[in-house]
Amino acid sequence: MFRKTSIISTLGPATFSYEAISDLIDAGVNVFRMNMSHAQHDKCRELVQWIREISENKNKHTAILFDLQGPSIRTGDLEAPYELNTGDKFEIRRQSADATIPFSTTVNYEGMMDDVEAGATLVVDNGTMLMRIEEKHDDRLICEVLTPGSIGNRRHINLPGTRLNLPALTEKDHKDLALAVECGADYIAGSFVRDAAHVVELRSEMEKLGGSADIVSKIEDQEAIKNIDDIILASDIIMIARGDLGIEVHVEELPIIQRRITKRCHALGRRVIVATHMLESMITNPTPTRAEVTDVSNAVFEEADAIMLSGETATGDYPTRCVETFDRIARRIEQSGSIGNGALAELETDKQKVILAATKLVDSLPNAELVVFTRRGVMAVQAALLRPNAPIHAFAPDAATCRRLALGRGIEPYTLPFSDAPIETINSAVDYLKENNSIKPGTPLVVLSDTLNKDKKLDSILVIYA
Ligand SMILES: Nc1ncnc2c1ncn2[C@@H]1O[C@H](COP(=O)(O)OP(=O)(O)OP(=O)(O)O)[C@@H](O)[C@H]1O
Ligand SMILES: CC(=O)C(=O)O
Repeated sequence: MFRKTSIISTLGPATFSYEAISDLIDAGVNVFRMNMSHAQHDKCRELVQWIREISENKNKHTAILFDLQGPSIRTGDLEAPYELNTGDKFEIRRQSADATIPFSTTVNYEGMMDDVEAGATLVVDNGTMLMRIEEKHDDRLICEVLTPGSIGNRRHINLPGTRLNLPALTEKDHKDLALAVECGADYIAGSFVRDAAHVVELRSEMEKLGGSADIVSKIEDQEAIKNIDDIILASDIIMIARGDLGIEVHVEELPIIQRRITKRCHALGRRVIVATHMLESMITNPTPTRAEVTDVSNAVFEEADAIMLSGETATGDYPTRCVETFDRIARRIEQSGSIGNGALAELETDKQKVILAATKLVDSLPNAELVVFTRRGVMAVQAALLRPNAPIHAFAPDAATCRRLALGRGIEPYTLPFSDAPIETINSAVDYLKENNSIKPGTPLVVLSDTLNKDKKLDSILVIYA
């Protein structure tokens, strides 16, 4: 049986090769993430071409997620990292200003000096260093280092509780969005999404450029949590981006927030990704800590659609082992049962209720599997959101739809041309599954389809035996 939980892997210098990408796909990656805070455009074009080519050769539907930087503050590039000690002075300056002290870097947000106050605490690099703003000038801030650490290129700065006056989509985001559309991105993620309007703006800008990717909203601060239902409803997928979220809220709130957001996504019918620090120690170690294994297990038990690797595969020493570790944990936990959030789904339409009936039927027949025919992917996603125990084999006429199903719990997507005679399509699908050893002959199959009548779509449920 295939693994239900999808695996997302961030590409970075550790995995910028044809072989590395091929190994990651073999190990089980379903979606590759380009982190636009770091990625160069030409590099992205090359990687996308490699991913498409390798996936086609392997007959896999590996998808691509472009993660926009969003309204976040990053330090500039340095010739070499600074090693900072407690009490050192650190300068953060506008691009146009010259350094006035030895430890100095530029910042990507010119308005930062206007938004902050002296005395405020800066959290640098996902919480690894703390600094206090001592002096505020028009073009620079002088900070005192409160905890020692190393600071490299494009480190992220958080100002917990400070409302930044950055727009939802920055100039850089617009350029990166155009690249994502040019590359045929399957998913586009907005960072620091604060409200539904942000999601609507991102989707409409993407559509103006001709894109049709699924929109992922990254939940990273308190304002997003306040507006969570509206954001979920405006999005296709939610990412619980625990790196920033864990700084913007008290860290002990994080597991509660994760559970709450996962439940709301299940109730409102949207997919959900749990991200960041899942196997952090494997950046330098070949095995995970017991706590990390438990964290990954928890996300799988909570029925996340996908779990994500960031630094582990972007800069880590053991990228493929990390994916193998995710794969092993996910498969084991999926066998042992899960939270049962499918029951929370709030269903409104007749179509949703037909899908519910199919998921209940398939789980009531011993060893049965679900086969879904879906043109745009909606039917398969809705079936997955009801979290049946049975695997979902989803057939779609085009590869782009299949890639948008790469991120959905329990879905295995396949391309298949749909014939005018629906029964022929069903027979071809069953033959394909048998030929590929995806199902055993005789397996009961619950077939969910809306293709039964050419002129008029009828939602139907059939039971057949492979
Ligand atoms: N495309 C890339 N090119 C160069 N370096 C990269 C690239 N992607 C990631 N990295 C490096 O890998 C590190 C870890 O990747 P990750 O996606 O977790 O970024 P992050 O900056 O730590 O976090 P985030 O952007 O999610 O807040 C980055 O800090 C960066 O140094
Ligand atoms: C993924 C990400 O951006 C975060 O966890 O903050």
